[in-house]
Amino acid sequence: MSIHIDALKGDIAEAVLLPGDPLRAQWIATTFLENPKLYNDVRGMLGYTGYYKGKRVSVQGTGMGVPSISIYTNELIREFGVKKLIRVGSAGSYQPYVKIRDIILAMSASTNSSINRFTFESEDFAPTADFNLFMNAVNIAKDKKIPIQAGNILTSDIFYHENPDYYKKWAKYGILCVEMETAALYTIAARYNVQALSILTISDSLVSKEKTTSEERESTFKEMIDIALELV
Ligand SMILES: O=P(O)(O)O[C@H]1O[C@H](CO)[C@@H](O)[C@H]1O
Ligand SMILES: O=c1cc[nH]c(=O)[nH]1
Repeated sequence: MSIHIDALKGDIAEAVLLPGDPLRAQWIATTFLENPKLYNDVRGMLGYTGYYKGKRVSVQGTGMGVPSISIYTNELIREFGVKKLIRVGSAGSYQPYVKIRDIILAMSASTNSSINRFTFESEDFAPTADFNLFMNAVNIAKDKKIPIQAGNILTSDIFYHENPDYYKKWAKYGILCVEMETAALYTIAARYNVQALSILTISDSLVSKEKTTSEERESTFKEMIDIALELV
């Protein structure tokens, strides 16, 4: 057991899907996994282990933001031996050609979070997806005929920015979308030499101001989860 995960060593699979929302973890486990077993409900941050096509897989809610996902990924890797971490999250579009419901593979994550400034002082670390996970995800999406886009994203510490044009400086440099965890996930995975990839579904657009309904989110999340589970 670790501070935030009330499980025994062995309760958690080597591959873990990581949604921000713990109820999405419950939905994934009960909808897609065979024989799902709840292993954690500390702070309501639900974690389940079950089977997908005969392979053991876990799904753990991470909460929102860099500090929260950093706690769960540190504990999953260091205390439970997790080797493959696949975030399945929502994101806001920064580009006119990135539409709501689109699926994005985050090749890298720029950030306005200061986490890496503490570690690297005034130097910059580039948080990057695992190449093999990334390539496998591209091929799985192709086989399933699920359209994807891939590129650099922004991991932001701020959801409600005071300046509505804040996104434009990032958009100018090709950033596809914004979410709140991937830079930390990729950095921690690099530190412990394990694999990580973020797969994101666009839930709203900072450009067009459109938003998905919760029903639409569920149906498009299904495609993202299909890709993530095949990666296991
Ligand atoms: O849908 P999830 O995985 O929570 O991801 C996105 O949604 C939350 C903000 O609403 C942040 O956690 C952001 O990264
Ligand atoms: O962090 C996020 C997630 C979804 N949509 C946003 O605008 N921001």
